[in-house]
Amino acid sequence: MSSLPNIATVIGSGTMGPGIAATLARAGATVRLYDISDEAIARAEAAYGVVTGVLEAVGSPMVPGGSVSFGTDLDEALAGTGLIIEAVPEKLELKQKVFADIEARVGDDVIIATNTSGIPITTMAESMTLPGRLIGMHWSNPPHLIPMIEIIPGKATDLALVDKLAEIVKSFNYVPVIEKEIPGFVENRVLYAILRECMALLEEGIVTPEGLDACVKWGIGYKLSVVGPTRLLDMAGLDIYQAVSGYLNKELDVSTDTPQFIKDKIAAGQLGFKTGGGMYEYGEGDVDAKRKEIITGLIAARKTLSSIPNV
Ligand SMILES: NC(=O)c1ccc[n+]([C@@H]2O[C@H](COP(=O)([O-])OP(=O)(O)OC[C@H]3O[C@@H](n4cnc5c(N)ncnc54)[C@H](O)[C@@H]3O)[C@@H](O)[C@H]2O)c1
Ligand SMILES: Cc1ncc(CO)c(C(=O)O)c1O
Repeated sequence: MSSLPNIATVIGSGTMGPGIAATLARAGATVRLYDISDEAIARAEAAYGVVTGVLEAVGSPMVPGGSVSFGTDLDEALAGTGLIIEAVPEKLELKQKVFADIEARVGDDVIIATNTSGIPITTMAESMTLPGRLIGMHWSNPPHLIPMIEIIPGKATDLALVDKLAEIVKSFNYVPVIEKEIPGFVENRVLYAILRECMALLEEGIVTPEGLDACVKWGIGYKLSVVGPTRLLDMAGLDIYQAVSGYLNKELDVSTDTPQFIKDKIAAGQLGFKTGGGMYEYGEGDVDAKRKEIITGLIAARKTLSSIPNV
C-alpha cells in the first residue's frame, strides 16, 4: 500500500504549487490546490495540461485515480486531507499565519510540510500549536521535473515524520535527501556558493555571460549530473584536490552581500524572464522560446540520467 495519503493539499498556486500538485496526483492522490488569488488558480488550471504533458513525457508512472481540483476555499481544500504542502511566498509571518489557519481546521495527525527555500523550520514552528507536525519539504524548481526533495526536520519536529515523509517521497519515485537544519539547506548552499563565484567573475569582467554559461554547463554541470561532487573527488584524486584547494580556496569570492551590478539591474526593472530582460536581453517571443528549450532540455536530460546507474 502506498504511503502517500489519499488526499493531499497544496497551499499556494504560484511557480511551485501546480507542479507539486500534478506530481502527487500522478502518483494517485486526490490533490486540492488552494490559493487566495482567483487569478493564480485560473493560471494553474490553464497550465495544468502542459504540466501533465511534461510528466507524461518523462515517463512518470501514472497511478490511476489521482486528480487535482483547484479552489480558493480553505475549508474545502483541507477537508479530509492527510498531507499539506505549504508553498506560499517566502515570508516568515505569512507562512506562520497560514499554519495558524491550517491548524485551526485539521486534526492533530495531519502532516504539515513547508516548501520554504531556507527559512529555519524551527523558527516557523515557534508559533504553532503542534510544532512537532511541521517539517521542511524542499522541492526543486520545476517540481514536476526534478526528482529530488530535501527533507529537513526542525528542532521540534516529531522524528517519526522524517521517515514517514521519506517513504511518501519514494512512493512517487523521487529521491528523499534527509538533512540537518541549516540556513539555506544543502541544495541552495551549494547553488549559492557557485552563483557567488559566478557573479564575481562576471563583475570583474573575467568572462562573458555566454562564456560562463558554456564553461559551467559543460565543465561542471555535465560531469556533476553524472557523478556528484563526492565521487568527483575520487575521480580527480584527493591529492589533486588538496593541491588545488591549497592555493585556490583563498582566492575565491567571499562577499556576503548581493553584487552591486545585480542590484542595479533590479533597480532598473531587469528581473529576468518575468520582465523580458535580466542577465540577457529578450526580444518578442524569446522568453517563451527559451522556456520551451529549457523544459525540452530538462525532459531529455532526465530521461537520460534516469536510464544510467547512479554513480
Ligand atoms: N520558485 C522557486 O524556484 C522555488 C523553488 C523551491 C522552493 N521555493 C519556495 O516555495 C515557496 C513558494 O514559492 P513560489 O515561487 O511558488 O511563490 P510564488 O510567489 O510564485 O507563489 C506563491 C503563491 O501563494 C499565493 N498565496 C499568497 N498568500 C497566500 C495564502 N495566505 N494562502 C494561500 N496562497 C497564498 C500567491 O497568490 C501565489 O500564487 C516559497 O517558500 C519559495 O521560497 C520556490
Ligand atoms: C537562484 C535560485 N534560487 C532559489 C531557488 C529555489 O530555492 C532556485 C531554484 O531553481 O530552485 C534558484 O535557481
